[in-house]
Amino acid sequence: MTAILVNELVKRYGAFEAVKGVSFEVPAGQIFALLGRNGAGKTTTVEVLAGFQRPDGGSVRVLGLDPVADRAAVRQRTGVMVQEAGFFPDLTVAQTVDTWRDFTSAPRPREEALELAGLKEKAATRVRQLSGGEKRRLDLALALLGRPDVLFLDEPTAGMDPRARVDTWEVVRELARQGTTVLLTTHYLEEAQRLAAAMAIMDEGAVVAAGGMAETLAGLRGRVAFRLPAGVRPDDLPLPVSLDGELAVCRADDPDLAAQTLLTWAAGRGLRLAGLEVRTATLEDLFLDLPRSAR
Ligand SMILES: Nc1ncnc2c1ncn2[C@@H]1O[C@H](COP(=O)(O)OP(=O)(O)OP(=O)(O)O)[C@@H](O)[C@H]1O
Repeated sequence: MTAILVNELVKRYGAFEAVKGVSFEVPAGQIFALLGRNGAGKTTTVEVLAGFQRPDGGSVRVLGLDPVADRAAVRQRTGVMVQEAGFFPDLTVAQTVDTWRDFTSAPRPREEALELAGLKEKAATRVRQLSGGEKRRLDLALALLGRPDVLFLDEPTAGMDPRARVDTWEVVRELARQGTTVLLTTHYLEEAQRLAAAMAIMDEGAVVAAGGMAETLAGLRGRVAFRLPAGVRPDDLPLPVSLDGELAVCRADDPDLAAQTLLTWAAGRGLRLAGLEVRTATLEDLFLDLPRSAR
């Protein structure tokens, strides 16, 4: 079943077209990442899906429903973690969760929501005293309260330390295992790669690349990087490289083979390839393959 359907979505702010005919689908239970640089239109797309904004063209469906026309039904079955949620700074974390529970039908127990979001120790802390990352955890706890079928996470781990980020990934994975559909936006490519089964990259309001994560990565070239030995010019090397500062970078379908070729060449000349790094493709490479304007 398709949980989220975006079909030729257009959204304008005045004369400015922030989303220009975007389409993608997310099957139920999948984690889907929406990527792209600042201003690409990710948040706007999420806001339309969450029913906060009305489309100017095309259509969206969440669980088969129209988020504007069927607002109440969609709200009941979705959780939204937006950027900069408004909290009351003088309430404690526990009071904030309790306040939201009052507006949520069949909410999770407070302790469960705090436990899931890793905020149990902070229950008695006032919101104003939370760190940026802890506020994001509180956002997550609130988004989870109603046991949503669909969860929209807009930059869920922004400002979190690495430990909190990994913990949050585990929460999101567990929710997906339980059948929750998750649409997340993120600037952390590693986060998208580790979490999402599929993704779309947006730029200037349009989708510039999309697909299943595993298939996309499998189709990308890997990377061999090393410091160019003194006196060696890129043209001297047996494989084409580009320069990234003092690093020579070779992109190859089979990076192990490319590394072997380069090492054999270097050994034959008594040279060392210092700092040699060989790795299979990551999402970062997909971004590097995009036109420069879209990275
Ligand atoms: N309320 C608004 N009024 C006018 N323009 C807006 C409004 N909200 C967003 N925009 C513009 O629409 C474009 C898309 O913004 P959006 O927030 O959707 O991008 P984004 O991909 O989420 O970016 P970021 O990664 O910075 O969060 C931007 O150029 C932004 O300036």
